[in-house]
Amino acid sequence: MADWTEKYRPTTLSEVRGNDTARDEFAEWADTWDEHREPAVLHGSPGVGKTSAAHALAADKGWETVELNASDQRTADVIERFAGRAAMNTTLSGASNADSRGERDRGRQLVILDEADNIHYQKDYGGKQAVTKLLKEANQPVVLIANDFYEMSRGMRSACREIEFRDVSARSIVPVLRDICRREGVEFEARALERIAESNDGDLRSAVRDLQSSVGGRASLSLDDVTSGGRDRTVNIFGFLDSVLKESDSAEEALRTAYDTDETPDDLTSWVEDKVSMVYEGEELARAYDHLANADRWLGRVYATQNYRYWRYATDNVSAGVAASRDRTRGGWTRYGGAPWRSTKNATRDAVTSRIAESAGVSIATARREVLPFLQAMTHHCKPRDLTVAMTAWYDFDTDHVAYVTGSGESTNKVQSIVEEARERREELLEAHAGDAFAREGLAAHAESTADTNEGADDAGENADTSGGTDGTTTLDDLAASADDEAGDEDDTDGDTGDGGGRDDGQSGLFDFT
Ligand SMILES: Nc1ncnc2c1ncn2[C@@H]1O[C@H](COP(=O)(O)OP(=O)(O)OP(=O)(O)O)[C@@H](O)[C@H]1O
Repeated sequence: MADWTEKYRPTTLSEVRGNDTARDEFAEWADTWDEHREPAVLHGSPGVGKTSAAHALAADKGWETVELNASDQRTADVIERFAGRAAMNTTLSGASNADSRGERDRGRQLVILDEADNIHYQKDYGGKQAVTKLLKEANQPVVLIANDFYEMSRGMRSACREIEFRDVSARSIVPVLRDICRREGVEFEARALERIAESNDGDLRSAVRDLQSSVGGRASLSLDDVTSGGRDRTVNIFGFLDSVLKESDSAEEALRTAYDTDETPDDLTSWVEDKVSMVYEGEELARAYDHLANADRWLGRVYATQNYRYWRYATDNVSAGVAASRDRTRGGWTRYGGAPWRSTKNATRDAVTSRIAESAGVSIATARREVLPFLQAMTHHCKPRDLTVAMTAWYDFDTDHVAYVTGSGESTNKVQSIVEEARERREELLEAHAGDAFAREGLAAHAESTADTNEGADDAGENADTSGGTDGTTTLDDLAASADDEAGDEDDTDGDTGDGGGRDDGQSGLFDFT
């Protein structure tokens, strides 16, 4: 059974419901684009049709689309590439734009930049500058999509034509649900559709999801199916996390809570994956990750086969499986932070992931999904301490970053002393690797400015390289080895003397920790 939100995604602007004014403004923007050449920003709550409108408009106009996700890409490079191509007036298939007015729309590209409200956190990658350049120079229509207009930089806001998508009212949701039922051949009680529309007031996507789960593969839908068989949507995501990670007395209870949330199994998996290490420890964490890996496999099967029945196995794993991995119930309040994919809600995590990404040479998304969880598991509550110091020094983390990764309190002496020790370690290593490169200006001043600009240990290595041909690249090995030395270990720390020999000329990876 296909996902109805995808199956019934509007394919033409006229099918975008409940936002007639925004829709007309958007169409007018596109029709007159050649005269004004402004980018547009579509902003509004999740699930109100912004992304659908952008694609539908492109389809109506016969334009190709180029979609970029601002929070997931090495934005500067990617945007540069697309902006450059757009500026050359070439299409994805390489054909030139036709000059004559009638032919003009053929070969045009609509550049869709999703999550535009996340861009300004990517300062390290020059993402913001790249976007501003794109907005000013692109010779093709550009549409930015954002949930929160005011999270975008002022420069970006003023460069764009603003088009606001409002929450879709229950009154506008009902006809969409009715259409879907008709196309699916599902008999329905009008009251059932109204109930779904009311309980999802504002969010058309979640109404469509609710409809699909209430119908549950049957040929008819009654009010009873919605109120009893269907989800009552009383559980928000934090209630679900509390139930699974802390409170439920049985796997079955956790599973029931999963059915009562308004999230897909993909989203539930992302949430649990992101938050589990804030609550679980040791063996229970390892068991939970096994279930998350299973959930991920089932999600993979859903996408490979388009068989949405597999969703339920993902849900079993992420709720009942993770809950059953727990040794005990827990009380108290947990600061879970924001959604895993909406990094605007967590500036600390953005800073942490962008430092990891920069240092490891990977994308923000990889840093977030594949590196951060390991760091969190390995340095949980700052144990082992040496490793936590080494990590802090390597990524040049501040106290809030260490507290975020380890789950320890930011103001605790433990975290503060780790950050201090890491700072000393960085300075020692910078000195050891720099040779006399900074003799003129004074090493301390350089070390401070390096730390200030968040350039990371790589830069110290590069500077040392240019100074005298020594390979002074600092690796996590050095940092960890130094930490070991301090703890009384006599191991040789080859490579941190700046004498050009040794093993530290490669990129370091996670294995350097061990
Ligand atoms: N106005 C609408 N008219 C018709 N269908 C809609 C509308 N809004 C949302 N939908 C349904 O919800 C799904 C998701 O909508 P879409 O991705 O366009 O929302 P969005 O506003 O871009 O959300 P987000 O900010 O989370 O990306 C669509 O595929 C469609 O099934």
